[in-house]
Amino acid sequence: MEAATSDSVRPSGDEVADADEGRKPPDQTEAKSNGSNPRRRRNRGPLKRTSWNRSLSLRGRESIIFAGGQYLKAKPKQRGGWKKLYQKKVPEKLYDFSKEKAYFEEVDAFELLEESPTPNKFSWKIDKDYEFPEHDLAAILARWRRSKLFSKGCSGWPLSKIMETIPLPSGRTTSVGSFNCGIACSLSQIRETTAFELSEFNSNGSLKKPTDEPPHSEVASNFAFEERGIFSGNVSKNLIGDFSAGSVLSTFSALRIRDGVAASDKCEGAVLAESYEDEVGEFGGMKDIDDLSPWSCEGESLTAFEQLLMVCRQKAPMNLSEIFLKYCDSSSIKKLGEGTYGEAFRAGATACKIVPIDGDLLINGEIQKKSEEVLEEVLLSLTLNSLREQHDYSENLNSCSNFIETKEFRVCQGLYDKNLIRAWEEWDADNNSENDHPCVFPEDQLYIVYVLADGGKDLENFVLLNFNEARSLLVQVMAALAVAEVSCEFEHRDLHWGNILLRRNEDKLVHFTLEGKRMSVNAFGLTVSIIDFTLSRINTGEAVLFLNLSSDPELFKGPKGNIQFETYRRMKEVTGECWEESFPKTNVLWLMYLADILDKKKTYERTTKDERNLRSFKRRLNNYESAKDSLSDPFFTEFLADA
Ligand SMILES: Nc1ncnc2c1ncn2[C@@H]1O[C@H](COP(=O)(O)OP(=O)(O)OP(=O)(O)O)[C@@H](O)[C@H]1O
Repeated sequence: MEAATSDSVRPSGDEVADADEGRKPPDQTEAKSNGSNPRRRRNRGPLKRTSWNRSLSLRGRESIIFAGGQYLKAKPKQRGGWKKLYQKKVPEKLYDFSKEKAYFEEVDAFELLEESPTPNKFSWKIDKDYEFPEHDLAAILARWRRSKLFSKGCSGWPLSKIMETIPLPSGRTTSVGSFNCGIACSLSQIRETTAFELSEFNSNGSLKKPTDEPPHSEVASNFAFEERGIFSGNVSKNLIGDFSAGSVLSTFSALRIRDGVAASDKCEGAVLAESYEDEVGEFGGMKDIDDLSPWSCEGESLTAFEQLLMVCRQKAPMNLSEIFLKYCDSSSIKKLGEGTYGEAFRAGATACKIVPIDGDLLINGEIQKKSEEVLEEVLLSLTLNSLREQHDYSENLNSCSNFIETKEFRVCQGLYDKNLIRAWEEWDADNNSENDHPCVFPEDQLYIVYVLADGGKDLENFVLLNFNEARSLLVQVMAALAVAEVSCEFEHRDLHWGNILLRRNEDKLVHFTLEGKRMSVNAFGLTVSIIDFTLSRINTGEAVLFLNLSSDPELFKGPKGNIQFETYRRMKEVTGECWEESFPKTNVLWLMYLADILDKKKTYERTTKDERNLRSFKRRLNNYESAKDSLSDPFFTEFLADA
């Protein structure tokens, strides 16, 4: 993805048919096409990308976290504000509690020997050949949400919102309060109503304005408050027992409490209060710290990187070669394709996309993604994964299998090994890579590796045989978008032909379930997989994840008549730049783009009547407000059936 400039992309043709040729920079007309996204080429240097200032980035990725069924929106970022944010060399870390951590890890390790399943709510499903982790999405989301509130703080939020109760699974309720220097919440309020009352503290930690319930202020004043709101102090069994213990403990959820002793942790900007109604009894007896995890100790006090490791079920990063060895013989690794961030390699039946993270070095001219951003993308992918058909259809009111399956995520560190470099160079020789040679990475480079199902070839490079295949492709994409739209307000927002993968198989039908209705699509032996959710918006149920596309004005300045850039501009009109809101119409815009591509850019066997039908379908699309609406179009009547 690159920033658009009129000189790197041919601007002249107003015709869609011309526009795509502009994707090749003028000095590379002889080079093979190696990618599919003109956004990637906008500011390219003459041969390879060197370092351009790409303003579109995940730096616009934001999230809105729910409270009481409403949005709690993070403070809107100022445009361009991310630049300042990312000038920091060292990623911001929370309080370094490595000593405490080492201690608890020792305990964890001991318990793991004896206990199974693990305490982190993950289970492992043994597939035929490999182990794939089955993630507990709700638990990860809850942990992520708390950590986000916790680390970012919520002092800018209105109190009315702060005091709302966020529903959590398994009978838990959570309230979020702001905790600034010298301000803390009244424990009585937490116990009684799971809401906050703010009380001021003197610099010595005593309450300025004691609450009317002495025991509670007594508890509060037993904590020494340091400047900037760092809790430290001891929690005795008695004090804990004196209160609705679950509330008290989790109010100070950053505290690591064991045998009645709390190690200090940093409560920056937010205090999280939780009431674990069904577990209160346990705390009266003050059991082990591990009884409290993962919700009170694991997650909210961890950095994004630590959480990422947790989601990947890793204690530390692994080597790149280790992950590849799990799936294939390393001599068989082949590079499949590349994006601005990712290098995708085939490893056995999987595609492993390697994305460098958290480093200071510009890669392919880009600022590397940060763990926090990757974590949100991981959440997005897991949410889409959860749409894949379950064995029991009745449990899944909305399901489809057209979003690429994410099999696992891994955090890796180190140099590319020789087989990966060989595969990279082979691909470069054939396709003239736009990316930096992987030897640029330093020895301590971190990566996230997405292990995905191999989706086949992208639409740009796939040869469609006939009109039936083209129609099947359209309806499969439309059905997938409809399902995700209904299920999680999903909008892809970047569904260009490089992000649609195709592969042939023997399947005659593809199934999906929309609002409980099971349906099938004529597949004509074609399986469609949608990839790359970088610009996507989703409502996970816990939060809305979206990218602020307006933080990249260049995205909307692409050449006139280029259908892809026209689509970004139309999205901007449709959304009115409220990127956090749900506008299913954006899915329709990408379906119009796709119909245009199939009409003007792809060649396959078709009659004049087919062409007429496709064009009138494209016109009718204009009248639909969502992918779900579009499914009712007569163009698909004979392709769709109840299953
Ligand atoms: N699951 C997959 N199966 C086969 N090929 C894949 C898969 N995922 C990615 N690829 C290949 O790798 C390329 C880059 O992947 P992708 O678009 O996800 O990377 P990216 O860095 O996120 O891209 P962008 O530049 O759009 O941000 C794709 O165009 C495709 O050729």
